[in-house]
Amino acid sequence: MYGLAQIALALATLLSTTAASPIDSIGNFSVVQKLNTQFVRNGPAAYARGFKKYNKPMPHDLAVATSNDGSVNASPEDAYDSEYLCPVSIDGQTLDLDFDTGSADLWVFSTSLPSSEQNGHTVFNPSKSKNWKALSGYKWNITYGDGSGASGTVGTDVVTVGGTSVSGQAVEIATQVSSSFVSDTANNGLLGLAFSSINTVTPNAQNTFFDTAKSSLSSPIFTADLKYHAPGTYDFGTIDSSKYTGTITYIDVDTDNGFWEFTGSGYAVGSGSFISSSIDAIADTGTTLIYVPDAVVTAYYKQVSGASYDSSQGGYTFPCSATLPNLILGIGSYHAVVPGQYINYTPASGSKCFGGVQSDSGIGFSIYGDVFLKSQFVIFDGSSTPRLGFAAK
Ligand SMILES: Cc1noc(C)c1CN(C)Cc1cc2n(n1)CCN(c1cc(N)ncn1)C2
Repeated sequence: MYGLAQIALALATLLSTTAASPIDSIGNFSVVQKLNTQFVRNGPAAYARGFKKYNKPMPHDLAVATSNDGSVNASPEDAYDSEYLCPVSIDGQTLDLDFDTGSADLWVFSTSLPSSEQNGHTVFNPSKSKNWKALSGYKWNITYGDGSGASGTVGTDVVTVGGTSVSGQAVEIATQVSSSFVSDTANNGLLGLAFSSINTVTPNAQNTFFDTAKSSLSSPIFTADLKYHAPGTYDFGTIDSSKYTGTITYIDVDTDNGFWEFTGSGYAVGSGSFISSSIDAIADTGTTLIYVPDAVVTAYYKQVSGASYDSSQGGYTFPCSATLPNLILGIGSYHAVVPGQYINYTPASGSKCFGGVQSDSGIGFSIYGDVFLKSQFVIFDGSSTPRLGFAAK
């Protein structure tokens, strides 16, 4: 067993024999730093580490720059905002798709369609994709509320939306589409953002793009900032506080039917009194108009001179010269205002125009579609307790 003196002597001997040792006789030492030339400097990442270290929410743009968070433009397909289309890249092939919070299938026009049905469309060619993996025996078949639909086969690939990229995403290849999709040449498919429980792929349902991306996002949310007759955005992973005013009102979502379904608290027309009424509704970016109970529709068009239900048009029309009142829809205690101007959807016949508010009769629930959503900043919160957030803008 060595005594302390022997150890100290041995250490001193060792140290004194090491040429130019940085350790002096009493054990002080200094370390010469060596630059890690392998480290690629990344300012945003360094900046972000400061927020992450102290668990502070980082600025929206920094979050987008340093994570899988993303933002993509949503452009009106026509002069009436019939649908909003967003560029989506599938292994480098970019197609404009309709983002639809009312369905859960990501499907695309493809080279597997009859060539006549491909005319005018941008189609996805899986044989040109190096990351394409076919799912043998998998099929899909979807029918939408307006009777349109499509069907086909399935594979997986790398899918990128703005700055959000995922691998192994189910991409549904159309081998058949209904005529309304063939003629809608700006629309090359849909990207479903409802809950994956209503995905139509058999034998095993597939995840939506959002469900695939969720774990890689700063927060498990996406937002919709659709606009009246102008491009808006969908953001994934962060809430951009520059896109809304005032406070966000959150409301619980019932996911049993696979939709972003909630209970509205009532309505008012123009400067009229607010009528409290529970309205079972879904937030649906894939539906163009607002479909609400007859009581709401009647109350609304009663305030529009010359308005009437026109069976030849299948809905309420009014003189295009009419000044339309705002429609207020209650979300909890928040009164969401839909400007009257948004409710003049499109010319119908002669000098009559077709209303953006119509009856939900026969649907089974109300649909707060694009005419409503474009008046709000909407947060689709996919956390363990899903909820919707609404704010004015
Ligand atoms: C043209 C045109 N412009 O705007 C649209 C829409 C079209 C129709 N277009 C010809 C074809 C078409 C049909 C549908 N879409 N696109 C979108 C998905 N559809 C939904 C989604 C949903 N959540 N709920 C009900 N239907 C039906």
